[in-house]
Amino acid sequence: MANFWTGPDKWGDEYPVANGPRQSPIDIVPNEAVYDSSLKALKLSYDPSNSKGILNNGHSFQVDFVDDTDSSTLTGGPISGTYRLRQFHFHWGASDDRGSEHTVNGIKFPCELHLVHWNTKYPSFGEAASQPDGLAVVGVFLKIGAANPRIQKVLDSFDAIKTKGKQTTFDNFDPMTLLPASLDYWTYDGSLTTPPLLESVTWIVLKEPISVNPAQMDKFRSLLFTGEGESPCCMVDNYRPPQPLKGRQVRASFK
Ligand SMILES: NS(=O)(=O)/N=C1/NCCS1
Ligand SMILES: [Zn+2]
Repeated sequence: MANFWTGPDKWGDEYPVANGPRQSPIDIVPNEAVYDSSLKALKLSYDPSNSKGILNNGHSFQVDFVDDTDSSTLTGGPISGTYRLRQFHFHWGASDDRGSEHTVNGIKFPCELHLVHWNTKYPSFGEAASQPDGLAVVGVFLKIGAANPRIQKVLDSFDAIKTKGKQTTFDNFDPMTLLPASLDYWTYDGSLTTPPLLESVTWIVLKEPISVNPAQMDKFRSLLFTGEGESPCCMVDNYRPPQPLKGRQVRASFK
């Protein structure tokens, strides 16, 4: 069965919002971003004991978190109130020349991490996902460089979740360890980058990438879109390309 990544151009047939006014990702042009001195510093406070499991969902893999209390939250930055961490996942390419969803001056990174948070002014993630201020996703670029020991625990779980639908426990992981030294960011109003493409995301894209080495990047490509017993299809190129800005402003938290 062709995975849904074979057709981002066709998503508009089933999800008309695909051609909406605040779609993601976008190409970030730093020289056109507006420095906003009123933007606060990001405050990320995660409890490692909230990590639950890791799942191959057939289009990426995600690490899910317990989100029934305010023990793993995002506050500050461009948002008001408290957003709870729900999950994190990645997007990557078949080769190192592509894979990220956001681009910078048209440059693609080999991979992009998304930390997904939902606004606790709403009763649940599902309800928040349908609201214009419902979600906040922190995006982190991955570049090829030195090996990253902090991502290794994620990669080491891949043998247990190779095929679609497989999951395994993933205890005591602190996603803070995946973040770069600087929390400088760009921010804009956007959407989910996967169907249903809901226009409910405040995007917070960090300027500084983290690194992985080539062998670690290749490990991502060892996952499969397909389920056990199906003819195998490597999980690669699971990224949506940049979408029209449609007049939106991108703000920068830094000069
Ligand atoms: N890539 S993304 O983070 O915009 N997409 C998502 N779909 C469901 C939760 S997050
Ligand atoms: Zn994503």
